[in-house]
Amino acid sequence: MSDSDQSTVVFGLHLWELVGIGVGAAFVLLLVLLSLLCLLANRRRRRRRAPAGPVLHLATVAPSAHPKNPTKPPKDIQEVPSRGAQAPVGGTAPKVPLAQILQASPQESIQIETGKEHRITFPEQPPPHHQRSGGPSSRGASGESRGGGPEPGVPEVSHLGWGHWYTLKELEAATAMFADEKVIGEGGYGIVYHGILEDGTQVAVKNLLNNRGQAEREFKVEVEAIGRVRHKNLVRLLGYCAEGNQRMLVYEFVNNGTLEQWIHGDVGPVSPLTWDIRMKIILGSAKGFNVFARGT
Ligand SMILES: Nc1ncnc2c1ncn2[C@@H]1O[C@H](COP(=O)(O)OP(=O)(O)OP(=O)(O)O)[C@@H](O)[C@H]1O
Repeated sequence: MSDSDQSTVVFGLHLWELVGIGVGAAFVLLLVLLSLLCLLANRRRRRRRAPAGPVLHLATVAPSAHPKNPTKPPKDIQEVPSRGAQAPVGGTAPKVPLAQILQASPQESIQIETGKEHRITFPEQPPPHHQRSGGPSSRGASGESRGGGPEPGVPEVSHLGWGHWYTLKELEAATAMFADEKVIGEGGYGIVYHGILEDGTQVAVKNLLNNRGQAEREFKVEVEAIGRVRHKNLVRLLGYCAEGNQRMLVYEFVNNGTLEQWIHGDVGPVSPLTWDIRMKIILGSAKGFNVFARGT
């Protein structure tokens, strides 16, 4: 009889049986440890990803969460700190440099590399009201400056200081106090109002909803990304309003109807959209998305 066949003192088991049980137990322990490690790593990764993730444009909000009255700010938008703010002329709240707003909650900030080459932007077409009027709004955001115009058709980008600061008062006046009759649409992130600025410029004012900090994120995404892109296929973001809890985006007003109306709307018995035109729309949209995705 060999040594391994002899029973040991432990439970009267053979040595080889004890070794087998030991190896098996060690293996199970190893598996448990590995799965615990994986679980921890996953959790850490998820926690790291969550705050910086860009906002998906698929979010839906219950109608009750749509505050049409901007004078009653939703609760969970962070107040813009007013450190170093200048008192606006005709405005209702101190102005804060845009970059400061964008950095107000660092854990949520979305960093987009602008690089060294980027320029301050200027309108290709007649300058918008704030550069003509010289009124209160012309003192808008920090970083706004003048210079050589862009080459036609070439998208341009700006520093984060880009943007024209509209006061809440200006936007209230433009939209008849955000009247229901001025509502032109509603997206996942806010209600869009038609507005006419003091100088007659038509604008679309998006009053961002505040749904668990969504307004803050949407504001950052739009101002940092869309605000610095110019392309004929992208609606232009003219500026923004950030007073207290309010976050609004001001776009050029586009009066061509929506693509959905053109494709599915009542356009008569024969659609004016030939396949040739449809192809051009598809290509134009793709080019716009491409510019937006590249951010250049
Ligand atoms: N610049 C604009 N000029 C004219 N109408 C606009 C303008 N911007 C938005 N609208 C109208 O407001 C509606 C809502 O726009 P909004 O950008 O909030 O949402 P969306 O693009 O439809 O979707 P999402 O919620 O994903 O952003 C649009 O469908 C359009 O009818």
